[in-house]
Amino acid sequence: MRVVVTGATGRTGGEVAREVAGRGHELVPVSREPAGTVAGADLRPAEDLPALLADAAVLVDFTVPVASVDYVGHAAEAGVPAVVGTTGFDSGGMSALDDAAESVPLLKASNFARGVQALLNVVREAATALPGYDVELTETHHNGKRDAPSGTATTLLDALDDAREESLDRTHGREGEDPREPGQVGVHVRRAGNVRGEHELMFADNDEVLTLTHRAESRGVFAAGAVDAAEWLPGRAPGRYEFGDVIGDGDD
Ligand SMILES: NC(=O)C1=CN([C@@H]2O[C@H](COP(=O)(O)OP(=O)(O)OC[C@H]3O[C@@H](n4cnc5c(N)ncnc54)[C@H](OP(=O)(O)O)[C@@H]3O)[C@@H](O)[C@H]2O)C=CC1
Ligand SMILES: O=C(O)C1=N[C@H](C(=O)O)C[C@H](O)C1
Repeated sequence: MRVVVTGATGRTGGEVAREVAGRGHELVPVSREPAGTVAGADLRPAEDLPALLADAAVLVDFTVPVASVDYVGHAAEAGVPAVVGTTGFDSGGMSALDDAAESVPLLKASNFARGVQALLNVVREAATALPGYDVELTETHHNGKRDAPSGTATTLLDALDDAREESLDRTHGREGEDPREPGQVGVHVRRAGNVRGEHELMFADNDEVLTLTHRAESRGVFAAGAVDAAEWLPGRAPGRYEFGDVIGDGDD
């Protein structure tokens, strides 16, 4: 099938492009400044996206929110399903994705690693089994990451809130006279080197500590999940989908 990849010159989009080509699909890699090839396919200009989408089975986007909203809008106009891996959307960006999902199937996931789907389930279970335990989340990513906290961190915190049936106060770091208050969840962000992505949740109380950690060791894990989603999505009804729908599990 013909797969259009936006952000194909990027760290993750490049990996997705290689996965698409490696599975024998027709790859159409897109860039704002097309020069050269990705995974053996010529880069195509982003301004030509409407035409490039004409015969496409699916769009896969790993870019930045402003570009993603634009690219997904073109996919919706062309009637092409969209897989969105981009993170960091504000509420306006999220509603633009909702608008697009009225006319095409749209699957957005903050993390396409299967281990993160399992982690989400375990976090829900721990949150329920350990009511009142303090929770702190730490995420670590490479020094080129733009958004903070990560999309995955936000998804994990949402799962925690759902399981606890309360909206914990997300406290981003601490400084000075700043003791922990009831109802807080600490959120800590590290950016260093080329760390692919690590998320740790710590539950602590009652003289005990439980830590749950997921670490991606290559971007191939995100690419494989995103292309699994791209193969699953065409032919579905318009609407929003999650990666859990692809692997028959949980949510985003
Ligand atoms: N859901 C998941 O599993 C994962 C999600 N991500 C998310 O994917 C996104 C991309 O991450 P990453 O690959 O590291 O990013 P990169 O910076 O490496 O790549 C982003 C690409 O976006 C394109 N782009 C289009 N418009 C813009 C713009 N206005 N400003 C900057 N770049 C633009 C660029 O391509 P060009 O200039 O050629 O157009 C660039 O190559 C992030 O939101 C990240 O959080 C990352 C890994 C896994
Ligand atoms: O930017 C990244 O690299 C990653 N972004 C995603 C996020 O924001 O959660 C997923 C993964 O952790 C890698």
